[in-house]
Amino acid sequence: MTKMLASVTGVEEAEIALSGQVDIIDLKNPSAGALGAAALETIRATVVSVDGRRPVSAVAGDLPMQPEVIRARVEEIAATGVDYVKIGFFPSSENAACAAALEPIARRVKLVAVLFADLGTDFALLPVLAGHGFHGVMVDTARKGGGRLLDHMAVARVDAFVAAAKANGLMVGLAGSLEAPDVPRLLPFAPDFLGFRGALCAAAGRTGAIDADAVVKIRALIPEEASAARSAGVDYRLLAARGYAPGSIDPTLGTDRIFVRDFVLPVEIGAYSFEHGHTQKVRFDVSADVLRVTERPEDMRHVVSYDIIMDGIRAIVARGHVELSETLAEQVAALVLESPRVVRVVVRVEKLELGPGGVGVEIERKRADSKAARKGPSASDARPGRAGDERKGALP
Ligand SMILES: O=C[C@H](O)COP(=O)(O)O
Repeated sequence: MTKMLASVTGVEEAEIALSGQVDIIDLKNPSAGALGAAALETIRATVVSVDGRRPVSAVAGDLPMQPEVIRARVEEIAATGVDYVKIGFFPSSENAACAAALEPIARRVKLVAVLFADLGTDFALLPVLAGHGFHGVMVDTARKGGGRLLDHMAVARVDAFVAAAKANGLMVGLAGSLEAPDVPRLLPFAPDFLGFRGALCAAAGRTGAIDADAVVKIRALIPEEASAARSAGVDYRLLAARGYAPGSIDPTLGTDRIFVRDFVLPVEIGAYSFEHGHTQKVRFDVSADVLRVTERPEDMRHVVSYDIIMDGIRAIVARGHVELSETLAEQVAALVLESPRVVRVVVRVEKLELGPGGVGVEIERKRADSKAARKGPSASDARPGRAGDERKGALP
């Protein structure tokens, strides 16, 4: 299950976050920078006021990477009674020493290291953190206003980061000026939580006050059904991608067609030996017929995002060499059909460097039973490979 973390300034904003069903209350002073710490008395008062209704975390502040300075500060924050302390790990040769200095505290309180996408994320730190008893790790952005997480970290790297953190037994979170359209893009990677501040504030931005409506809107984008899916042992990624399918869809609404056109990427592809060991340009054109859920689409809950198609293609391509255009086209079609609202997809894969013009393949795949999609997701629909099996019976 992916949880929602909201950074708040104190008791008042914590109550707004609680009313909006936020999962983790995170104390921070946004006016003091990306990791500005709230005052100790504010943290204490919020812990008392939240009173166990949700876990509470607090950031340690924008600290120099000096083991003794960080240890002393984290000790103070841990003493406030928070469940988690978030500690910024800015690039430094002292990172391992700082993690080691915190090991005694990690036995008493859950420590979460914060890495920064815009400063460079060092995957080698993950086993070090795990070895010193850290509970989790997250990636955020240090320069607020300087771009969103995905501006600094390619989706394939986000995927790898989440996987590496989990492989080290660490809880993993993603944050960094996330906006509503980022949510469906990041959920398929199955992070343990997504963190927000700016997107929860009204027009004033992240240093303004949290807005109750904005909290509710973001909360609605993070499906709570995923908890049941994970405990049932099904493929979480599929259900997460399906989070935008409501329980029932009015069949009279019909379908819309979303598309990605002229999406060109360098791809390691080809069956000839001269095509191995390097990339060539490949153009992807994808269109998908998507069941409509409302006559008045207003927010991300009502759409299947074309970002998911582009992110998925990037992730597939990042896996390495593919022999055939047909294989690539099938993989992309399968990915798009993971969304239960997609009833038909057309994928064209075109190699651009082999001839005077493009060469490639276009395939059309349909969901075998579009009525199943209209009923919404179920655990049995989400078994890995199931979508592909269904499609085999549906080839035109
Ligand atoms: O821990 C999460 C951060 O507070 C996210 O803040 P932001 O959404 O303004 O980047």
